[in-house]
Amino acid sequence: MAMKYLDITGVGIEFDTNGTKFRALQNVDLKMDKGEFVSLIGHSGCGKSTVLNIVAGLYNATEGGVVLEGKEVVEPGPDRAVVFQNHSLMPWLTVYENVELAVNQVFRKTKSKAERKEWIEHNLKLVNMDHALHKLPGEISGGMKQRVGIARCLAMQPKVLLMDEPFGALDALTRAHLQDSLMAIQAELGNTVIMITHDVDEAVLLSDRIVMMTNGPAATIGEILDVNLPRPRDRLALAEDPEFVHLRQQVLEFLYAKHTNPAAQAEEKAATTVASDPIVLERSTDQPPSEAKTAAA
Ligand SMILES: Nc1ncnc2c1ncn2[C@@H]1O[C@H](COP(=O)(O)OP(=O)(O)OP(=O)(O)O)[C@@H](O)[C@H]1O
Repeated sequence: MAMKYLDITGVGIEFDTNGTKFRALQNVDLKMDKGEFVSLIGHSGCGKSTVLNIVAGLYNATEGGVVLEGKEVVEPGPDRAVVFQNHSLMPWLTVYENVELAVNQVFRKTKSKAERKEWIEHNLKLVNMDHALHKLPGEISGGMKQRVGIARCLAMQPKVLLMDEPFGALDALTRAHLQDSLMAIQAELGNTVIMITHDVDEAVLLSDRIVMMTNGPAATIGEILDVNLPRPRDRLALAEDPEFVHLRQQVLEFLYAKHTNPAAQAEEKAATTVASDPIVLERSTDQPPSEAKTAAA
């Protein structure tokens, strides 16, 4: 079978924490084309960041592996840039210098100083931050910092842009602006993107495919939803588009009917256990559990 641009095959990972083994992922298979935008969605703790970290080369899979454009991923590299939820800019460097740091890392040998300057300014313009080149991160808003973080990653011209809840910490309006910017940038540059999100509307709006993960342990891909909505996409028009509404409904159904939130389930179970299990309630501190059970019976 021909290899795809990004090929994640049979990936599993087992963590060893102080001698206790924990299987986080099992049999994760995902093949992506160049220029595709894929979202990963699933309940908290299912393993989305772990998948991203494996593609980034920060974690090594226990089984299976990742191949990017024919080359196996074994360590982090500039061909895979990560945008985190919290921008992670260097606070003592200006907006310009933060992007410069990444650009120098990748292009010091191939671009002249003047070309690098032009490239840094071009990428900051893409995210509408060219008006604040000489500001420090402490002097700009959260949304602006996130824009600079995205510019920094775009400026590295990575083969794959990995985004871990990039807009999760932002207010709804700023998030909407940044989603629109990201769609425009992706239309222009054709980036290949994997984005983690907890936001169902965001997943449908931005993605070509939505990868829905089952709950852990041993989490895997439960279903993959194709999003064939024509581009460019307009959030206002889509809000009432029957196809958009249908896709949204399918994701919600996966998350809340087929694979209920494990934390909510545990809470529910604890509540029912307390209410219906007099053994626990009636157990006295000087009786071992088995005797308490007999007494209660
Ligand atoms: N380095 C690690 N060592 C041990 N366990 C880990 C490690 N990284 C992740 N895990 C465990 O693997 C599981 C998946 O974690 P992960 O952070 O990938 O989930 P997630 O879906 O990204 O969660 P969230 O949506 O809350 O960010 C969790 O049970 C987590 O505790």
